[in-house]
Amino acid sequence: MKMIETGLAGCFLVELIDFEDERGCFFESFHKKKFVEATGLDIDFVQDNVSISKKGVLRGLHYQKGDDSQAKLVQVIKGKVLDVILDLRKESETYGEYRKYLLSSTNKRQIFIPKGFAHGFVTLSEEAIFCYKCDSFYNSQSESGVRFDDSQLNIDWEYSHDDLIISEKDRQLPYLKDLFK
Ligand SMILES: Cc1cn([C@H]2C[C@H](O)[C@@H](COP(=O)(O)OP(=O)(O)O[C@H]3O[C@@H](C)C(=O)[C@@H](O)[C@H]3O)O2)c(=O)[nH]c1=O
Repeated sequence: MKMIETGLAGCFLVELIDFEDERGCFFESFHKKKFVEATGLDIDFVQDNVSISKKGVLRGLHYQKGDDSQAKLVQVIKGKVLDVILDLRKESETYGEYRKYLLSSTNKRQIFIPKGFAHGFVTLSEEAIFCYKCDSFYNSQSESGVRFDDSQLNIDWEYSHDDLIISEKDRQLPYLKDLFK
């Protein structure tokens, strides 16, 4: 397991060791002891989620507020997505900065996203199976997020906005400038 800095404190790209043979491959998607040793974080994941998305589906940018804030370890096990993480930690030197990474079943990269970040992705392949662990339970009352098309962020999602498939809930998310008003 290799941890690659993202330039956003506490947020890492994780490269896994992949064992390939004539049958296919094997990799450990999470090993708590190795993860704690590599990151120094004693993380306690409590919920695993899977979403399956068609090409052009954008989910995000999401986070949970307050005590329900979630750290996440995200990964694609089928297909390819463009993943975006946005630093919303008010005290952070990189507040309002985002990073984009390609995650795919081929590169098997994971992103560890600490609490205080918003997260989203768009599906680039015909279908993507997205799996992630969270260290806090889902609470619909605590859901929040930032608009995918926030002009202050100006994220290039690699699609024309008209071609994206987005939930009505995500279309109603606030802009970054209005988030903490
Ligand atoms: C996230 C979540 C949703 N749900 C339900 C609520 C709703 O009826 C249905 C679909 O929910 P959503 O539209 O919020 O699903 P989705 O847009 O996939 O939400 C996810 O997006 C990515 C980008 C994240 O980072 C995740 O943390 C999560 O917010 O599933 C749960 O029961 N548990 C959960 O943990």
